[in-house]
Amino acid sequence: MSELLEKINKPNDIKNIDKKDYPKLAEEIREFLIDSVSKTGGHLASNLGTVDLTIALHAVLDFPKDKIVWDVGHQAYTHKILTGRKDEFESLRQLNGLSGFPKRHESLCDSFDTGHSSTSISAALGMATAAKLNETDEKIVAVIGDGALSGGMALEAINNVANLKRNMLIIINDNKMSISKNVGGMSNYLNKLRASEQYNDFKSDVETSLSRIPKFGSSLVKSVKRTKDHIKNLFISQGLFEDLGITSIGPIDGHNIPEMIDIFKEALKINRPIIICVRTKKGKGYEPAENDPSKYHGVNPFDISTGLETVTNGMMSYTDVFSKTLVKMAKANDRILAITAAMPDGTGLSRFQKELPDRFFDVGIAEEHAVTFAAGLAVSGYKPVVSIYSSFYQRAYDQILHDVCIQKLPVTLIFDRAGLVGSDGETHQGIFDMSFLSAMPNMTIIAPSGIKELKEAMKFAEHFDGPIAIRFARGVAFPEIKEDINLQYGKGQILKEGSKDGNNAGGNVAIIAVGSMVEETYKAIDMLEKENVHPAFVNPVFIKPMDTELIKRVAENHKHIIVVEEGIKKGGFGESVETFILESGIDADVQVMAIDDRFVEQGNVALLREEIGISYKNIYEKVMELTR
Ligand SMILES: Cc1ncc(C[n+]2csc(CCOP(=O)(O)OP(=O)(O)O)c2C)c(N)n1
Ligand SMILES: CC(=O)[C@@H](O)[C@H](O)COP(=O)(O)O
Ligand SMILES: [Mg+2]
Repeated sequence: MSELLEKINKPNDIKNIDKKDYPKLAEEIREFLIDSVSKTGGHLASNLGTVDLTIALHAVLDFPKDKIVWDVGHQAYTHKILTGRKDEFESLRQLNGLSGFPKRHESLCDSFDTGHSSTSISAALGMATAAKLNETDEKIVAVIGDGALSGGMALEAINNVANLKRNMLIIINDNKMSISKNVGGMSNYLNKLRASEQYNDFKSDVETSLSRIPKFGSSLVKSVKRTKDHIKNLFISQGLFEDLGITSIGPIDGHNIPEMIDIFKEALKINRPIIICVRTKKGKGYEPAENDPSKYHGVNPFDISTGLETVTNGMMSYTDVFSKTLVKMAKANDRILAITAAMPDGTGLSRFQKELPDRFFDVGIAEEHAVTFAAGLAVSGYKPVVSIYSSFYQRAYDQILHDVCIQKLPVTLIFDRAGLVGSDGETHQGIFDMSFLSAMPNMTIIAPSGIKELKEAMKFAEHFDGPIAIRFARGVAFPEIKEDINLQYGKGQILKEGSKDGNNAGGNVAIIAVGSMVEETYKAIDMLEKENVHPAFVNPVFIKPMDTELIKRVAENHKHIIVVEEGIKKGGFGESVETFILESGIDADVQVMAIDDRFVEQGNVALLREEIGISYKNIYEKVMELTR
């Protein structure tokens, strides 16, 4: 069945396959991807869309000498297959398994690690500039999607790339989709490029403009003519890219392998950067994904025949709680606006978009802009709520600090996917937010530990006159065990009392657990109570300001304070508690269970917690150790 794919076991093996068989190879790869991702989960639709493009690139490049920088990197599965990694797909996105993104440590053929959007042109330009300085001749290609092109960094790089006096290909993979439908002016511009009626207007310009390119321009014209009978779908845009000084070609058919090979070969000979716009269909080759590419952008394991996910828990996620609560609040308060950076589904804001479309804003993959846009709305009397994944907010550090915090603006920042996210790995773990936000004056941070607390936190934020961040985890929301939630500014709560007298085993220990770690700690406490060990248990609720009164009282009454947080230790809540207790001269020792100075790899969250040392079992063991 997969006779051609069997011949691909190491980089460049594709060159041993007859070019006329490439479409058949593409079919086999699609079949492999559908089968494999249906078992492991992964980014299916983007990968199905780029199979032909990747084959064409591998046909003209030599690995590992030549370099492709895959933007976001969620579409690089075919590249992995063609560089000898197909047998590792069983472990895709699992602990110690094949990464879902390019990783330099995984293969010499992965030239640059990606995961966050819009970095490819900058990185490729760096490589091309180095090659120019080194006088080496490796070929350098950036592949960037139309969604990723909405990111500011990509536009900054395009502004800079015209200075390059060397070849570099920038392939824009235009499938009209980000995760959801692509939005914005750049997307409209690409749509304009698609419009075939422009061809006639530009046909003569194409030839003139290509011919002007020294040495190779005329052969590019010939090649294009040869491969396409006529020049129908090809033109040099007289618009943005050309005006910025970059030769651009397209759109060409991103599923026509021979045509792409011919055009890439010629384009690689040109002594300057060149943009090639390639049209593809997201989800190509699997009907459910073609019909609903957003649903199959990132999927859990699914049944191939029905397209339905094989494991569903049907439980409410924190994201659901947030999105439902926000819609309810916004219906009663017309000052509330919702902002997403290209993640209406992931952040749950598609519900808001549906119900209150005029007050919903998808700004594209533009986290920096999203925050300052919200700041502008806030100075104008609105109550903007920006929801972005924790790791993507890293992009907007200075916008939060410079545009929101200094002016004390009432912007609500929702940090979705805070903590470990699992299979996306290092680039996506939301483990830095507490550290970087805590360092910002005027910032308030709430880490709700369950459903009601999240709702309360949102109501609190609605009437709070300053910057406020609410962080919650990916996945199922915890229905709190303690009923009486009365959220007050800067106040935490005692979930279980302990005692210092030692009559009660474990009474010399207090656990302070942050956000999602409250649920984890309850599991540890269940185990401890079975052994008649009863530590005190505190939920700080507010990361900033810290409830110093509560922490002082707890520290004065317990010899050992354990702080558990699913975040980086440096600059985290535990360190703040430690410093406060030390500076207060209280005689209690503080042990912080958090993430050491490292990045956290991909894997199942429960396994990762255990590996890091913040699982319920680790908490149980720590208390037992201190109780003995
Ligand atoms: C900074 C950042 N923000 C958001 C995301 C989430 N994200 C991953 S892929 C994607 C859409 C990318 O669209 P496009 O580049 O067109 O690629 P396609 O999925 O269409 O192949 C988004 C928003 C991200 N990875 N990085
Ligand atoms: C590639 C990327 O950045 C997104 O597709 C991300 O994987 C989405 O993560 P969630 O599954 O948590 O929405
Ligand atoms: Mg796209």
